[in-house]
Amino acid sequence: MPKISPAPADPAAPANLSSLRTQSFPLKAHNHGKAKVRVMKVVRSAEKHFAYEYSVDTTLFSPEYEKVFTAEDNSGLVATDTQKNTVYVIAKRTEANSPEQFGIDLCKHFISEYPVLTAAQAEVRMTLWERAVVDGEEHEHGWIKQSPEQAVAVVKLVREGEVFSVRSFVKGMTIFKSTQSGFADYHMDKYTLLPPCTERCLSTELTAEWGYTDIAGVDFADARAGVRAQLIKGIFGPAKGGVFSVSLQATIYDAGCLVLTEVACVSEIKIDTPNKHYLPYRQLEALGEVFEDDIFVPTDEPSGTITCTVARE
Ligand SMILES: O=c1[nH]c(=O)c2[nH]c(=O)[nH]c2[nH]1
Repeated sequence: MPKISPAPADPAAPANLSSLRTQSFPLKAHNHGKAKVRVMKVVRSAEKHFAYEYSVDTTLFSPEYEKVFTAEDNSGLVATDTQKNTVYVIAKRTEANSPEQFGIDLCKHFISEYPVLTAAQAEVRMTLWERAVVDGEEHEHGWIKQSPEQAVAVVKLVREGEVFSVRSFVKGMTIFKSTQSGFADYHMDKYTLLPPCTERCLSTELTAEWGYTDIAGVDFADARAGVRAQLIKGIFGPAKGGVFSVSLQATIYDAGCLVLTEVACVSEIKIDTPNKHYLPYRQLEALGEVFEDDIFVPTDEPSGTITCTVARE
């Protein structure tokens, strides 16, 4: 058996480490944080309650923390458990009534509390609880989950220059349109099987991501409500009659333009709509029934991937 001799120890490595490595390489990137910190905040006002539920990922950045990875030195490290506790404390101390504002307040806290940090990030995902309606009246403390849609914000605060970045998201908005959609005039060749149609169902699980021209003075909940309303209008059209979609592409571009027209603080919006096909169940005919654009097979996979970004400039 040939004898394998160990590689020589790295002369630059600090002494007395318990590490197994015999050679050190550059640490190119690092950060640490806590994922999926779940918190529910209930605001009990005299007439009615408000419920805000979040799942939060925190991430802290500091070049000084290189030593934690490379030199087994934990001094000055803000533990991820501390970050978790902070989520609850900031939920208690602030209004936390939108994912954006909660994220901003969390990042501000981390940066002002810990001079060692160069930047802090919070991804805040809000569960949408809808106030229950009983006998036509909004309930004061009863809620129903609008699953699976979430309101999401990713906020980053960089200490140098106090630069904030706020990105807002709608995730999992699940949409179904039972008419006013078709798809025709596309390229046909020997690989094409899809028949053109002027009547089909349109369905998607929409993700939208947008930024702001300037976050100063923005009411984030208000802006989100505006974006959501315009997306819904762009896709469905007026309640009576709707609007015809010649493709998901044309429809989401339209919706993006409506958002930029109606919500002044939004700088640009990316809309991502996997096309979830509802396939006409034509085998009905073989079973002695008539297909009248009424019986479909819902499918998730494969889905079309239709995405666009619309910006002011
Ligand atoms: O709205 C659509 N856009 C497409 O690009 C496409 N491709 C496809 O097969 N069906 C559809 N529908």
